[in-house]
Formats: sequence, structure tokens, C-alpha cells
Amino acid sequence: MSSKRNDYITWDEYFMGVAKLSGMRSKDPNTQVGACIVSEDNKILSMGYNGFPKGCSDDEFPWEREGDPLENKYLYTTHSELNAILNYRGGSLEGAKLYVSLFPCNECAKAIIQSGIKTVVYDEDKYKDTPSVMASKRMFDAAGVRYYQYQRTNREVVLKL
Ligand SMILES: O=c1ccn([C@H]2C[C@H](O)[C@@H](COP(=O)(O)O)O2)c(=O)[nH]1
Ligand SMILES: [Zn+2]
Repeated sequence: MSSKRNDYITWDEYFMGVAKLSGMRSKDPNTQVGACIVSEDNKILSMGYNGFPKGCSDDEFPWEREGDPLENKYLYTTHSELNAILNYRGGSLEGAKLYVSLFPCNECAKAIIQSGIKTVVYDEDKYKDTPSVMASKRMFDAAGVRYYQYQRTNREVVLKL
């Protein structure tokens, strides 16, 4: 008789993996961010990645990082976390968890708090010294949103697509 597999992925690997897979849809040449929202009982509710809003062509809007604010990406990109929140059409996100490949900026932090998400699991924190991320942490602390860094397992997942 065969016994059950032991090398299945953990919940955290599963949801961070889905977040990162979602980030692979991003057209941003510098930073691709993916997000996955999960219910308290581990059901995937929504996903998102960073990109321009509907109708704003990836080929016409700018991907630059510098220069004229109207000619760089920052005024136009919808962040992965906000896309994941807005993509959810099922009602309340109260008590949900967010898996995200980059620590949320202050604007996403506000949306996360207001949507009722209570836990944020993040991977990279490369902008941790910026006022934006420092403000996010201050707001999460004040609002009782728990956040912790995903503990990488270095498991490699190969998908033949
Ligand atoms: O909370 C966040 C913060 C940033 N993003 C997106 C927005 C941009 O497309 C990139 C950041 O680009 P850089 O070239 O690294 O400045 O990440 C996000 O989705 N969520
Ligand atoms: Zn953001």
C-alpha cells in the first residue's frame, strides 16, 4: 500500500508561490510585484500584480523611473496589492491574509488596512529605509495589522508550461 507524499509544499510556499507567479505577469522592467489574498481558512480569494490601469496601454505609457513625473511610471502604475484588493468581487476581506513579494508602500498599506486584511506576509523589503515603507509599518502597527517576512525555503519549483 502506498503512503502519502511528504514533500508537498507548505501553505506559505503555496501562497507566496502564487503571489510570485502572479508577479510574472507584470510588464514593469525593474520591479515585478505579485500579491495573493487568502481567507482565514486558506482559500485563495484574489491575486494581483503591478501594471497600468485598464485602457492605459503598456506600450504607450512610460516605464521609465526618472525624469518628468508625467513621463515616468509612478503616477500611472496600479500596485499589485491594490489590484488584488480591487479584483476581489466576493464581498468582505475582513480577517484575510495578504501574501506579497515586496513590502507594501504607504498607499497600499492604507488600502490593506481599510479592506480589513489583518496579516501581511512579505518576501523582499528592499525599500525598507524609505519614508513610504516606514509609514506603512507605522500604520500597520497602529491598526493591528500583523506582518512578517516569508521564510524562504529555497525550494525550487519547476513548471513545464
Ligand atoms: O506597494 C507596492 C510598491 C510598489 N509596487 C510596484 C510599483 C512599481 O511598478 C514597482 C516599483 O518600481 P521600482 O522601479 O522598484 O521603483 O513596484 C507595488 O506593486 N506595490
Ligand atoms: Zn503600493
